[in-house]
Amino acid sequence: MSNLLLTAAQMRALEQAAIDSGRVTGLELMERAGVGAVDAIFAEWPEMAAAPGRAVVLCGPGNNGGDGFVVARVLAGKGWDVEVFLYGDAERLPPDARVNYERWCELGKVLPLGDAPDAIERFPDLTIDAVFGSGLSRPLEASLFRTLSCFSQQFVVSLDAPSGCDLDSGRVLGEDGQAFHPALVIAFGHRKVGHACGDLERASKVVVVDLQLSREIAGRAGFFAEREIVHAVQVRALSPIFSKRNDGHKYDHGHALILTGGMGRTGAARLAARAALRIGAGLVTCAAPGAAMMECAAQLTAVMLRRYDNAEALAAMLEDDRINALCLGPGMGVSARVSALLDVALASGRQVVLDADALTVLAGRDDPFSLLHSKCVLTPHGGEFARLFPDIAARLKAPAMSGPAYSKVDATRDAAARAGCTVLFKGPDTVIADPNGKAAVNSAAYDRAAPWLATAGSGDVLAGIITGLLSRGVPPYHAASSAAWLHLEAAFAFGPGLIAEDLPEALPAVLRRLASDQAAFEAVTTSRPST
Ligand SMILES: NC(=O)C1=CN([C@@H]2O[C@H](COP(=O)(O)OP(=O)(O)OC[C@H]3O[C@@H](n4cnc5c(N)ncnc54)[C@H](OP(=O)(O)O)[C@@H]3O)[C@@H](O)[C@H]2O)[C@@H](O)CC1
Ligand SMILES: Nc1ncnc2c1ncn2[C@@H]1O[C@H](COP(=O)(O)OP(=O)(O)O)[C@@H](O)[C@H]1O
Ligand SMILES: [K+]
Repeated sequence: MSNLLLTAAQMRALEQAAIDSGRVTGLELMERAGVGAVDAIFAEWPEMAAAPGRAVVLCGPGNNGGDGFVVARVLAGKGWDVEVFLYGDAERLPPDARVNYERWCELGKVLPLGDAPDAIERFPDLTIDAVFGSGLSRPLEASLFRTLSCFSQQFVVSLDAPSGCDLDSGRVLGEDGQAFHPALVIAFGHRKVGHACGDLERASKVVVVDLQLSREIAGRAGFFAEREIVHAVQVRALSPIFSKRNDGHKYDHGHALILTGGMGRTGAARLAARAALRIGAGLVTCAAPGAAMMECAAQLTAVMLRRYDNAEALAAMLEDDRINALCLGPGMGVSARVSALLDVALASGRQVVLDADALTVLAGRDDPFSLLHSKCVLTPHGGEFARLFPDIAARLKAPAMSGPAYSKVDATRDAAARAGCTVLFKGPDTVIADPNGKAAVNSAAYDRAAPWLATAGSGDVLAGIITGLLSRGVPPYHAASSAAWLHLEAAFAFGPGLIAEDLPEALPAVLRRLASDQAAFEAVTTSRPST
């Protein structure tokens, strides 16, 4: 499956390109969507394929409604008892939807959507939400929302989007943004940005129906400008991150320096250091103030330890140019001393990860971004993001009243452009962006949900993984996005009950699996005859 996440406009452009090429008509695409949706439903619930039941199909005034009429016809053809309801006026349906409306009318009735709640008394086995998809332009009318909500205890399948949810942002349009939660969302052609981030109910699942448009992308290099593309993060087995040269020396894999807080506050930095080492940094040093040296010494083995008491000591340490990546923030506290350390770290021109307290210190400055440069990575959670970028956070938090709505991807892109460096905005939907608009989402939702990652210290581990990758020479945007993926995979490798200490220890299993995927890939490519 492609790891592109499209906007609604990009999806329309792809569909239009396919139609303009003459290879397919809009009507054929709608047929593929409807037939594919029924296949996807039966794949999800095989018992439905085995025994036809009762279905309610709720259709809207656009092409999403057209898909609904196709689904109704296909289900009826398989022996289902289908009731169809329409929101709006059949006379005003767009042409392809109108054709499918008429085809359905040869098989059954179409009643106004307001009558749909009565159908619940006939106990439908399946409800299809085909009211709005990518064309949602404004909030749902309250009565429409109430009607849809009546079905929320049933098996509801939403075509393309849960109606009311904006596919560019994953946000529910409206003042209160009340969501309606289907059991399954069937995305047509590609996952959209809104399937990976925003308010989408994490318990539902998204599956993709292939509309066979990949040739439209493959055949047109540069179909979308690079800065407009959003990817779902997917670390490939073949990434150079995961191998070390046979003849390499530890210094060939970089030296990461992690600054700790004072006595009793060194745990966060030690977690980050352990993660940096596990991800393959050749050397990792924790630098601690004098009062915290004993505490660190009692805890650290493979991670080295140096003392620093002030910004001058850090500057002296950085005369060693083998130290090529720094991490500041975890457990450091918010003080003038930390601010001075920040200045030294940023002035050194080294790769720097700024997390936690370092972000808060930065946010307190009159000009937070003046010293940042392209080798920096900022890793804010929601609170830190709002302190650093208050106007952007306010825009993201304000109710979304029209589509396409401002998304977490837009917000992270704007933040990265302002900061002039890579920004990783944490959460169940972690978004990574660079100053040129490159963006990716690492979504911990649906089959990748990992709520046990919301545990104290897991963000420190993430900062450590990024620092380790930077020290190994991975560029900032790729280090941040790969780290987000690895962090989540480590959570899966450990499973429930996870605490932050487990994450670095779970990384070897993730790397082993990637290495075996790589071996499998190489076996396939070397045995494939060249053409
Ligand atoms: N293109 C293709 O070839 C293919 C497309 N496919 C399918 O088409 C879907 C996109 O279709 P679409 O563009 O017609 O948009 P859709 O979501 O049906 O709604 C638009 C209508 O709703 C109206 N409306 C909007 N918000 C409203 C509100 N709150 N309350 C009331 N009305 C509201 C809006 O009115 P307007 O904003 O213009 O006033 C307009 O009339 C896509 O998701 C996929 O399912 C697949 O079949 C594959 C092939
Ligand atoms: N519900 C969730 N599902 C998946 N990941 C989550 C969830 N909540 C938080 N995370 C991830 O857990 C980490 C928490 O980091 P952070 O908020 O900085 O916590 P801490 O400072 O305690 O380490 C981030 O990587 C974030 O993306
Ligand atoms: K829908």
